[in-house]
Amino acid sequence: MNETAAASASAAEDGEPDRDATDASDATAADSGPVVVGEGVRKSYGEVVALDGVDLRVEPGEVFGLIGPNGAGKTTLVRALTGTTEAEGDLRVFGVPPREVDPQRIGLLPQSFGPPERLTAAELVDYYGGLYDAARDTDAVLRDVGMADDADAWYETLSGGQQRRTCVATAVVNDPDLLFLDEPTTGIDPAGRRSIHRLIERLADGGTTVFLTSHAMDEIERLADRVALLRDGAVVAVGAPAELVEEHGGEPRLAVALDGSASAAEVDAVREALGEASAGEGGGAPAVESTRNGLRIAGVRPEGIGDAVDALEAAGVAFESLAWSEPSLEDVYLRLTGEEYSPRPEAPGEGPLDETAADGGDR
Ligand SMILES: Nc1ncnc2c1ncn2[C@@H]1O[C@H](COP(=O)(O)OP(=O)(O)OP(=O)(O)O)[C@@H](O)[C@H]1O
Repeated sequence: MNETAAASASAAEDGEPDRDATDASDATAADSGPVVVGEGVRKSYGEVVALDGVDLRVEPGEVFGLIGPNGAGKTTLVRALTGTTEAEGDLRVFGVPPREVDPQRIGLLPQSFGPPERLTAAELVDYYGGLYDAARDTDAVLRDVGMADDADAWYETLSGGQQRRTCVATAVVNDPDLLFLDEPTTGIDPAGRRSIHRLIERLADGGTTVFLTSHAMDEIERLADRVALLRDGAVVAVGAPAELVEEHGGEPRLAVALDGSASAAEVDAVREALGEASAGEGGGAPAVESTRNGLRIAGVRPEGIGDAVDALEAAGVAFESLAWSEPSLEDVYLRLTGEEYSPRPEAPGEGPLDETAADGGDR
């Protein structure tokens, strides 16, 4: 049995009464509080500590993003929250332990999914719909995920992205109040991703709470109301994407494309020129560091691009193009996971570009 069915079955095994998802009596007093609460959640697999005291809270109607490096514990947390694995600590979903939640209220797209037998996309959605007391119309669900044209194709003959979209359909067929999506768009092409994003937005607009894990920072930034960053089994930052970017994203930067990496002499010359320009204005010099394709000047605001260009010209650096960008959630992720962009080349045999770069290039 896969996890979607397991989530459904777990409550039934515990003797939970059947309830209709559309029944207004489902809206218990507990529903007025947070949908998900985790306090001190721990889980180990033998010696491996997957969750090391996770605290989190998801409010009704939120799209809550969970990000973190491979092995950080995201899938384990989703499994703990859906009752498909046991974990220590206090875990509540709709006010009760995960295994006591009415399965009708939960949708789960697990990270890995195997259909129970040889079925078409429509049959698969029908199959999962049949596990619930109330299910949405299969054709409508397949339309929602952009799979209407392939409804009668065997699941095994679909492309990886089409299979993933079909899996998303099985996770929403019961019209859940809380939907867990563990990397829903992995392997899906841009059009397919967009249809999944639109579906998530529509579900959220309709009041569904969505718990979304993804390695695609643009996806989380676009969809999530709040995001938690998990590292080594613990939440190290949580907040709205814009708040996290403001707090941890660093400064806007100007990428200067050259014919290869900037030399240490070029970096020094640009720093000097920028230092002279900013000294006149009483400000600190922006940080300059060499990159694989040229150099990067951090701390350049839009109104400072002209000064940066003047400094490049004064330093005799002939650039091919300039690209200015604001910090993003990806910068937050890279900083807080310790995987921040390194100006040192990673190709074997190449030496460091610049001794000052390791500390961010600041002087
Ligand atoms: N069934 C298991 N048995 C043993 N160790 C496990 C098991 N499941 C997960 N782990 C370990 O627990 C840790 C957390 O794994 P988990 O799959 O939750 O991480 P993740 O953040 O979802 O990673 P990814 O981004 O790669 O999917 C890892 O060290 C992993 O090897």
